[in-house]
Amino acid sequence: MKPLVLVADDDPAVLSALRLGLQTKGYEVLSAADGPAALEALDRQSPDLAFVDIEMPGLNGIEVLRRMRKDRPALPVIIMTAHGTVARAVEAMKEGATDFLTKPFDIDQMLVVVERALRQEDLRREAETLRSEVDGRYDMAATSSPVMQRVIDTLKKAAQSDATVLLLGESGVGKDLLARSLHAWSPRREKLFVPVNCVALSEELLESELFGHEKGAFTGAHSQKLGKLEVASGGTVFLDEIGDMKPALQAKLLRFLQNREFDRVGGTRAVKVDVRVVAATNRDLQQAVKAGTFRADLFFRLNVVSLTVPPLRDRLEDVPQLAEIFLRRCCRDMKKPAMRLSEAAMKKLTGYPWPGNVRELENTIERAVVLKSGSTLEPEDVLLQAADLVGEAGEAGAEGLLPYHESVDQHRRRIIRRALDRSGGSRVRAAQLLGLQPTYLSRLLKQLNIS
Ligand SMILES: Nc1ncnc2c1ncn2[C@@H]1O[C@H](COP(=O)(O)OP(=O)(O)OP(=O)(O)O)[C@@H](O)[C@H]1O
Repeated sequence: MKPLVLVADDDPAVLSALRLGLQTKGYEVLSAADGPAALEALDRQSPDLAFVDIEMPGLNGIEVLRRMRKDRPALPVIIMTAHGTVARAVEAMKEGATDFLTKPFDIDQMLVVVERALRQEDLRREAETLRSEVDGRYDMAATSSPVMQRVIDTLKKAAQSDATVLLLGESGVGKDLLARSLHAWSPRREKLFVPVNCVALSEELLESELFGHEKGAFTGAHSQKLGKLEVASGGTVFLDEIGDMKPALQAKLLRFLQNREFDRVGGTRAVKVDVRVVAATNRDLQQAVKAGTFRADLFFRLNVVSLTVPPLRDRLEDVPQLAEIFLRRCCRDMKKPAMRLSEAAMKKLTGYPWPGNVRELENTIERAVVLKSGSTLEPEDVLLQAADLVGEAGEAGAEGLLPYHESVDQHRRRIIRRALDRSGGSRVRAAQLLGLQPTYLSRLLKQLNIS
């Protein structure tokens, strides 16, 4: 659609010159011979940009600008001023004009100003959309499950203190999202939330990622680098997959939790920071303590407020609203018209045990939306891994054949599981065996619902 430009000037010659110039560039033009007519046109036609002369009888340009700002705060308004009236132009800018143009101006100059103002407005809108999308992405869905509600209520209370929080639960239940929500509910919300994945990096890299390093601390440390704990100062640091942290780092983290201070790698001076710690794991930490792979003293430090997030199979009543949220989000992200789930499809979703939890539900909906061209998702559109596909054997039903992408995913799962078995469960070693970056392997594990 062509942008609609409103031009308001009591000089008919200026009006017609502007109209002509704008029309040659494909803009639609709306003219007004004075201030009241401009405001009326604003109400009636909703233009994308306004050009307003500062000197008009009746209602002057500044007054028109003020009203436009009040009624349509996002409308770009360009003020036209007479030569030698800089003070008035400044006044207009103070009142919120997007730009000004001094008469006489040539048409090319005018078009540059128009294009710049419209581009600015596009960028502003884009930023706003992105912000609302990002905000929405980290919104917790309301829950219908009393157990989950108790987790949320406790977390909201804990958010008001600085207590360390430990989130336990299977992969994909929403621990990351709960940690972000905790930060958003806390008085630290204006400061940063900084996630650190304790399994994605090698031990050395994780140490410098968390605690930072001094220049020259190791080969390649060309300059000082602040660790995530310092970056998060005043805010919250989220230690995801803490159960996989190696013993030497566990000791360093314990010292931090006890004294709120640490040394950067290669540093000689203790750094003190005020940071709230939230940690999460899908491992059984008590078991890990017994097995000697996780320090008991660290476990007790982390375990101040510990919450177990229930798996989705224990709160199937949450499936409908989560499915609806993911469906809306996926259609929007993929720029597809809105879709709905048929009653039978919803029944299929609520009757499935969701071994991969909320993440699996999200992936299932996403896959269905990608493949669907109609507007209603039916049971056959929602493929459930454990129900529709036969797991490890890689065979499906009577035909013995899986859809192509499912088949590939099955193979990827099998290869990764084999590497994990061979490396005794160490993801870093498994990544080495497979010739993958550990971060990429972590991503694959999530994507393929391997826990
Ligand atoms: N209550 C919820 N409302 C909306 N989205 C949710 C909810 N719970 C989980 N999700 C979504 O499900 C996906 C998985 O959640 P999340 O990453 O928080 O799980 P996790 O427990 O941290 O998993 P992992 O242990 O594998 O890191 C995310 O995309 C998250 O946004």
